[in-house]
Amino acid sequence: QTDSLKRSPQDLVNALHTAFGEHHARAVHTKGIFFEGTFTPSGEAATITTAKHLQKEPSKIIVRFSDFTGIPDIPDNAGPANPRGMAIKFIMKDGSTSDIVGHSFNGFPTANSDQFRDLLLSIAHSGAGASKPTALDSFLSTHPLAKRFLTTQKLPVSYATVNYFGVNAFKFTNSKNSACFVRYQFVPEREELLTSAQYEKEDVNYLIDEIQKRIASKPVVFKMYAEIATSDDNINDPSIAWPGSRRKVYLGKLTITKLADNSVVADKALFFIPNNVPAGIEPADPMINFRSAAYPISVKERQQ
Ligand code: HEM
Repeated sequence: QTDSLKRSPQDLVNALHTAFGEHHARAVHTKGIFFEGTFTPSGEAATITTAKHLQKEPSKIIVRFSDFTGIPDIPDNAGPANPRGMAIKFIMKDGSTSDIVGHSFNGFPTANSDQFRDLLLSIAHSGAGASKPTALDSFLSTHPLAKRFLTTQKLPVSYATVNYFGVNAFKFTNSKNSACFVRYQFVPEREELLTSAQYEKEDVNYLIDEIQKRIASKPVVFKMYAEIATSDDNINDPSIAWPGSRRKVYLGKLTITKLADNSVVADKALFFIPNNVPAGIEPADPMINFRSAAYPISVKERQQ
């Protein structure tokens, strides 16, 4: 599938800028806030992977929550601020790291990066004043899953009260050399959502403010699962969610305990790369390596 793709990671970063502006910050999921905590493995992951951070020893974690789009001051209560992002860096005892970059929707708007570029450019050409039907209207009329992505997002009470999904499939291998394909899921203690009317009345920084208050009084906890594919599931197309009935292996618990140093310098330096994984885990969906070539371009730009 990747061989037939025409657009490069640089083309995708450029398309993000065309849609959201160029500002030498993250090209997308620009507005965000990060925290520190601990990941405690459940012990069950050893049945499906040898990945060292998922065995017995706890890891330190850095977790960055964010709003969608590359607009640095997007109101938290704007429609396009969905889905929310959750990026996690596991820092193991030996100093090695592994990253997961997920969001609050079970799926991606498009099957591959070329189509994602088309979507971004159609957004760019459909701003105020564009004549109807806009480029975005036309794109959505031929891409029903992108339409569902843009129109059926959950409106969270808090970054801590919504489910997050890894979306792209990884291959897990255990000590017996037996392999399976998985997608990550992160389940909050309680899902709490707003109605559209409540959402519109929220403050422009309601999520950023709420999560800081919440974590100052008590840790935020998510359970992390691996959703296991069957032979019926498409490993290479992140726009198609796997059926909810798939087996889920409980990998462990994220306990987010305190605000990190969110200085401009620390935010510039912090980044997550989707294919930063230890032995026992490999990228399966080709979008993972594509993303992992695009993210460093944006990281480099924000150092300038
Ligand atoms: C072809 C597909 C994709 C492209 C080209 C792309 C591109 C990017 C780029 C350039 C960044 C900025 C990285 C940085 O500056 O540190 C980014 C960040 C991000 N992306 Fe993607 N992305 C893609 C798919 C996805 C998918 C499938 C998800 C969710 C599962 C996702 C969620 C995020 C999140 C949450 C961030 C913010 C990470 C942070 O907090 O530092 N992206 N993406």
